[in-house]
Amino acid sequence: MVIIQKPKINIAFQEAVLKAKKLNRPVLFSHVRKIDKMDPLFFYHAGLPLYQGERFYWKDKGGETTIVGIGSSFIFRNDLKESRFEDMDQEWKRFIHEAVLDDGLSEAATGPLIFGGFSFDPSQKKEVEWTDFSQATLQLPTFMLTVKGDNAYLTINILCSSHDEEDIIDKYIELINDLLNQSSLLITSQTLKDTMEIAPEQWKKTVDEVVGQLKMGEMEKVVLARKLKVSFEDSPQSDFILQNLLTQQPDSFTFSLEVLNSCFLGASPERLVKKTGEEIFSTCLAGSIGRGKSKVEDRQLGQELLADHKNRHEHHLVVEMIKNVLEKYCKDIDLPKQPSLMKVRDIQHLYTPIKGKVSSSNTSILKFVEQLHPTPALGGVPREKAMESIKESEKMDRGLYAGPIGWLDAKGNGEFAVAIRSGLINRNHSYLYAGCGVVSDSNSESEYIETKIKFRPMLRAIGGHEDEI
Ligand SMILES: C=C(O[C@H]1C=CC=C(C(=O)O)[C@@H]1O)C(=O)O
Repeated sequence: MVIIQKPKINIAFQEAVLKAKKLNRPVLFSHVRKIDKMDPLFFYHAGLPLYQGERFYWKDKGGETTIVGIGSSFIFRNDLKESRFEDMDQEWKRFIHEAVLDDGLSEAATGPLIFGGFSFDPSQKKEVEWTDFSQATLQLPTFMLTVKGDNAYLTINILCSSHDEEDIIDKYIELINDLLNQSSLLITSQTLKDTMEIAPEQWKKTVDEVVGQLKMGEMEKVVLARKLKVSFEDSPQSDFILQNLLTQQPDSFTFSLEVLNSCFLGASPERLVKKTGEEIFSTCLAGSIGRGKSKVEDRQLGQELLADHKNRHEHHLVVEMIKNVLEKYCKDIDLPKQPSLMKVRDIQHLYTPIKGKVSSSNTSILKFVEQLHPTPALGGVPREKAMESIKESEKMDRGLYAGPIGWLDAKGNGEFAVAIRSGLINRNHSYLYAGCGVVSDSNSESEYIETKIKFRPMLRAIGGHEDEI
C-alpha cells in the first residue's frame, strides 16, 4: 500500500544538481508535500531500526505543531564555548543560502529546519554519559513529518551531489513508503532494575552552603539541580517513554533527540522563546508548589504560592531578566503585572508570559536563545556568579538538561523550550535531572522535596514509581 505519491519532479532538483556541480560540493535539495494525516509517534517509530540514533520528536505545549524527524541528512555540531549560538546561526545561514527549496507550500515548521539542543554550560567538565552530544547538536532530518491541526506535510531533505540522477527522489519516496508500510505502533516496555539518588544528603548540605552565601549577599539566586540514575534490564526504547510522556503530560513541550547511542527526552512546561516573523514570545516560569489531592486543596495551594514571598522573589528575578532582553530587541512589549498559575500534572508554577515585536524581523531566533539562556529560572542572579556556583557545588554535568531545545527554520523562525523535566537514556541506563531555585530564605529539606516532585514526570514515563525515591 503506497502512502505517499511520487512527486512530478522537477526543475528544482536539476537546479540543485547543477549547483552542486558548479560549487563542487553537495547542495541541499528540500522538497515539501502535503500528505494524509498520520500519528506522529507512528512516524517516529517507523524510523526503527534503520534510523536508530537519528530521530527527533517535538510537540509544542499547545499541541498545535508536532515535528518528527527520521534519518539525519546532516548534523550540525559545535563545541566552542563562547560562540556556539552565533556559529551555529552563521553555519546554518550559509548552508541554507546554497540550498534549493522546492517548497511551494512554504508553511511554517515545514521545509528544511534543524532540530536539536544546546548544553546548559559548555564550560562544565563533560561526563561520560554525555559523550554522544556536542555543546550544540542539531539535526537536519532526511524525512520530516509536520502535523499542524488537521494538516500534515512531509519534507524530504537530500544532500545532492553533482552526479545524482533524478530518480534518487523516487528512491527516497519508496524508502519512506516501505518504512511506513512495515511499521506498527507496537511499542515494547522495559523493566527497571534499580533507581539510585546521587548523594542526596550531600546535595542538601550544598543547598545549605549556598543559602549561607546568599545570606551574605554574594548572590540573589542560584538554581541547584541533582540527578537520579536508573538501570534497566535492557537498553530502553525512547518510543515507549515518549508515548508515556505524550499521554501523561499533554500540556507540556514534549521532545526527544536521539543521537548515536543516546537519547535525551522530556516534557517541559517552559518555553524559552518562540519566533514567528516579527513576533517573539517568552515565558517566565519560577516558583513552585505541589498539586492538591482535591480541587479545594489544589486551589488553596495555588493561592499559597501566589502569596508566598520567597517564590514571588524567585519569580520576579526571572521576569526582570527576560524583560530586559526583550526590551533590547523588541518594541510593543506585553507583560502582565502579576504572575498567574501554570498547573501541570504533578506541580504548579508561578507563570508570566511575555511577548514583543522584534524590530528587525530577520533577527534569528538563535540571537534570542543566546541572550536568554540561562534565565534565572535555571541559572541564577547575577548570572556569571551563579554559573560558577553551580559548576562548583553541583559536581555533575547537566549536559542538555536545563539547556535550550527546539528548532529553527530557513527564515530564522522557530521555537525553543527549556529542557527541564528531562532525562538521558544511554545504553542500559537513564539519568533524570531536577532542580530548584535557591534564595536566601530557602530551606534545604523543602527544596529536596520539590526536586522529588520534579522527578516524577520522567520517573513515571520510564516505567518507574514515585515511591522509588
Ligand atoms: C529547574 C527546574 O525548574 C525550574 C522551572 C520552574 C520552576 C522552578 C522553581 O520553582 O524552582 C525552577 O526554576 C526543574 O524542573 O528542574
